Amino acid sequence: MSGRIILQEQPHVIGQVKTAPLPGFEGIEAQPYDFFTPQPIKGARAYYLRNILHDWPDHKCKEILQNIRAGMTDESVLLIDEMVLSKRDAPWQATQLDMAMMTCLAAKERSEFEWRTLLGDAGFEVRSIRRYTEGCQDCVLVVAPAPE
Ligand SMILES: C[S@@+](CC[C@H](N)C(=O)[O-])C[C@H]1O[C@@H](n2cnc3c(N)ncnc32)[C@H](O)[C@@H]1O
Repeated sequence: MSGRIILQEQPHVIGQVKTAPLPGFEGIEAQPYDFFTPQPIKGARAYYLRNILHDWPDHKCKEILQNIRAGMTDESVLLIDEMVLSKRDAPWQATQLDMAMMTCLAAKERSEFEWRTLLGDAGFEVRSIRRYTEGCQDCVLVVAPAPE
């Protein structure tokens, strides 16, 4: 791929990466970043979050999402790689993770309705939802800033 790929993590986590480039991931830059602060990378083609938002309640997710949104341009997309829970008969692996998120972090796994509500409240529109496993309901939500 052309362009830059930047891995952002909390300073004390990314600080454990002692070598550059990242071993096994040549070409990926490591950058300390707290996602509750403004996103320093402006106008990226894609921002990617995997299993980040399920650790947080809606009001904290909104802060994270709005910090990313402020850095996006019309060309940018946000890819959210998380579970999208079925309305009925979700697999036990998914529902037990939902319970764990609730009891440990006051957070949750989200249904399509809950994702659309959260993302709408944070100023995004959902362009597509691509499911890539059945068992654990893993999906990539492709989202973009909603028109003002
Ligand atoms: C559930 S893990 C997901 C890690 C990885 N994306 C994955 O899919 O395996 C959540 C990650 O969020 C990071 N994190 C927590 N708070 C953060 C913050 N305020 N800013 C940046 N990263 C944070 C944690 O260090 C942790 O690596």
